[in-house]
Amino acid sequence: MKYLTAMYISLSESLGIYTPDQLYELFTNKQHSMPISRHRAAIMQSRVFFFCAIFAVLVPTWSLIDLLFLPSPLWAELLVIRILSAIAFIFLAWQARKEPDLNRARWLLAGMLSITPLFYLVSDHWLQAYELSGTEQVIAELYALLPFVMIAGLTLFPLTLKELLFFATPMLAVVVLSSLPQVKSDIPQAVSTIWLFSLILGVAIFASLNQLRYMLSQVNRASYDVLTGLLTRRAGIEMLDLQFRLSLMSDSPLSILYLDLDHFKTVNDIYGHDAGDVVLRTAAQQLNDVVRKGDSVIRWGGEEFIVILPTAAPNEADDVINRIMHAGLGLRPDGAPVTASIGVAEVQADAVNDWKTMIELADHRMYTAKIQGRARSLGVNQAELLWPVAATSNKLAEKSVAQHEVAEES
Ligand SMILES: Nc1nc2c(ncn2[C@@H]2O[C@H](COP(=O)(O)OP(=O)(O)OP(=O)(O)O)[C@@H](O)[C@H]2O)c(=O)[nH]1
Repeated sequence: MKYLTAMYISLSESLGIYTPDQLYELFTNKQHSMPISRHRAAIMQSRVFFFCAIFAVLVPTWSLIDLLFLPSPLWAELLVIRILSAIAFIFLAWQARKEPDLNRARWLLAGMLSITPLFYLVSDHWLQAYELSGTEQVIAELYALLPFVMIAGLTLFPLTLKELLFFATPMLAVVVLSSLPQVKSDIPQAVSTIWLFSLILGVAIFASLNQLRYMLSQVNRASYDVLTGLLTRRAGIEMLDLQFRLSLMSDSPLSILYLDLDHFKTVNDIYGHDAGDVVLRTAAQQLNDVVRKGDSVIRWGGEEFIVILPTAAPNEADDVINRIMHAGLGLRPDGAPVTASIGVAEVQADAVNDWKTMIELADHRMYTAKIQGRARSLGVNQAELLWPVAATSNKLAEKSVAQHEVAEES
C-alpha cells in the first residue's frame, strides 16, 4: 500500500498535479479555457503539417530501397500504396494549414496516425505472399516497425488522456491483430511484440500528458491576469481577433465596452496600493458576474477593462451597461460606489474593418464620457447612459481628494 501511495505521489508530482481540477484537466478538455483549446489546436495542426509534409516526401522516396532490394512485382505493388499514402499526407498537410480548431486538429491527427497502420496492414499482407530471405527479409521487417514509429509520434502532441486512448486503441488493435497469426508458430515473438508496443505506448502517454500539463501552466500564466483573474491583454487580443473574424464571417453584430474606473488614482494615493488592488479585484469580479457565459472580460491596462459581447447589437450592449451600472463595481475605501466611464463600439453600426479601429473608437468614446463628467457611457450614435449613483460617487471621490490635498498641505 505504501509503495502504491509513493508511486501515486511521485506520478502526480512529475506531472505537476496537485488538485483534482488539475487531474481533470489532463483527463478531458471539458474545463479547458478558450485560449488553451486554441493554443493546443494551433500546436497540433502545425505539428501535423510538419510531419505530413515530411512523410509525403519520405514515403515515396523509400521506393528506391524497395527497388534495389525487393523482388520485381512486390516493389511496384508497394509503390502504389506509397503514392496513395503520399497523396493522403499531402491532403492532411494542406488541411492542417487552415484556421486552428480543436476538432479539425483531432481529425487530422487521427488521419495522420491511421495512414501508417493501414499502410502496414496492406504491405504486411503482400509481403507474406513472398518467400523473402537475407536483405529482403530485413527490409520487410522494417515495415513491422511502422506502428511503433507512429505510437512514439504521440509524444509530440499535448493530448488529454481521453484523446490518447482514442488514438492509441486502434493502433494497439492493429499490432495485436497482426501478431495473432504468429501466436501459433512463435508465441514468445508475438508476446514480446505486444509487450514492447505497450511499453512504448505507456511512455508516449506519459510524455504527451507531461507536455499538456506544461502547456496548460504556460498558457494559463500568459492568459490570466494574476491580480484579477481576467484575461490578460495578450490573450484578450487573440480573443478580439477571433470574435471579430467570426462576426464578419457570420455577418452578426459584435459589441465591445471600454471601461476606465473613475478617480481610481485617488484610491491609491489616499488609501495605498493594496486598497487599490482590492478595488480592482472587486470591479473585475462584478464585471465577470454580470456578463453572459460567451462574453469575455479583459484587463486591458491598469484600471482599464474591455468587455467583448459577441452577437450583441448596440441596444443589447446598452442592456449589459445597465446591468453593470445597477450591479455596481464595488465600493471605494471611503464608501463611495466605484464607477467607470464607458465607451461602446459595434462592428456593423460603426462599419469598422478591423478590431483595432473598433478599440480606438470605444477608447475615444470612453475619453469623451470622462470629459463629459465621468460615471456614464457613450455608445454608438452618441447614446448616453448615466450611472444611477453618479452624483454621490463623484462628490464623495472629489471630497476625498480635497481632504487628501488639505492633509498634504498642512
Ligand atoms: N493598486 C493598483 N493601482 C494600479 C494598478 N495598475 C495601475 N494602477 C494605478 O491606476 C491609476 C490610474 O489613474 P489615472 O488613469 O491616471 O486616473 P484616474 O484616477 O483613474 O482618473 P480618471 O481616469 O481620469 O477618472 C494610477 O495611479 C496607477 O498607478 C494596479 O495593478 N494596482
